[in-house]
Amino acid sequence: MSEPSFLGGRFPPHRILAGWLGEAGSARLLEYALAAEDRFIPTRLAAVGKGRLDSVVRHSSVLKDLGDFAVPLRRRALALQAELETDFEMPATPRNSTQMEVVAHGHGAFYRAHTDTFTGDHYTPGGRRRLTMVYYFHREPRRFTGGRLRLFDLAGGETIDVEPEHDSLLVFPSTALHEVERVSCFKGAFGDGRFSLNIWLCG
Ligand SMILES: O=C(O)CCC(=O)C(=O)O
Ligand SMILES: [Fe+2]
Repeated sequence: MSEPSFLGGRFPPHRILAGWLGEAGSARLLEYALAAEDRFIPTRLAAVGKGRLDSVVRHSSVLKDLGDFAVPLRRRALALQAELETDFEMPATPRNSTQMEVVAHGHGAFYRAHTDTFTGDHYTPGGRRRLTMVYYFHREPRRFTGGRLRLFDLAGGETIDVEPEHDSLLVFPSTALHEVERVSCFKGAFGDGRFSLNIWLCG
């Protein structure tokens, strides 16, 4: 595992694991996501304006069905739990429920500053989120710009910007404030977007 990248306690603890699934694994997951294009649904959370559904918090699309990937991915994520809890100085918890989803950020997509412990999200049935894992994958060469994950410092002023590098896993406590910078993928096809797999370890 890489050295801690958080600075003197100013930022929430976080880790970046490059090459988490490897070339073949990342290609298979991308292929699965692209083939499921029709099953992605909007992640819109808020209605504004004259009855028009518009996103003010989150704009992207999501696939909750991980198919045959669900079991092995869950196992891989849980295998990291104990080490991460130690590194992040979080209390150890028994292995518990996980939540997983694949998210596509196409042109104009974003997710404003939030924490993942927000329970108003209708995608969060019970289970307190403790660790957030985001695995990034996309076509190479990358066909979008933007889409960095911005992690705020504990005072909410400064940020660390994490590039969504293909085949990398970012982990941080679910209580950390973060946002996804707006993605530009002008005239890009669905498959040219920024794909991510969210895994939440709950307890
Ligand atoms: O895609 C990312 O980098 C993070 C997504 C996120 O914050 C979320 O889905 O809660
Ligand atoms: Fe989040």
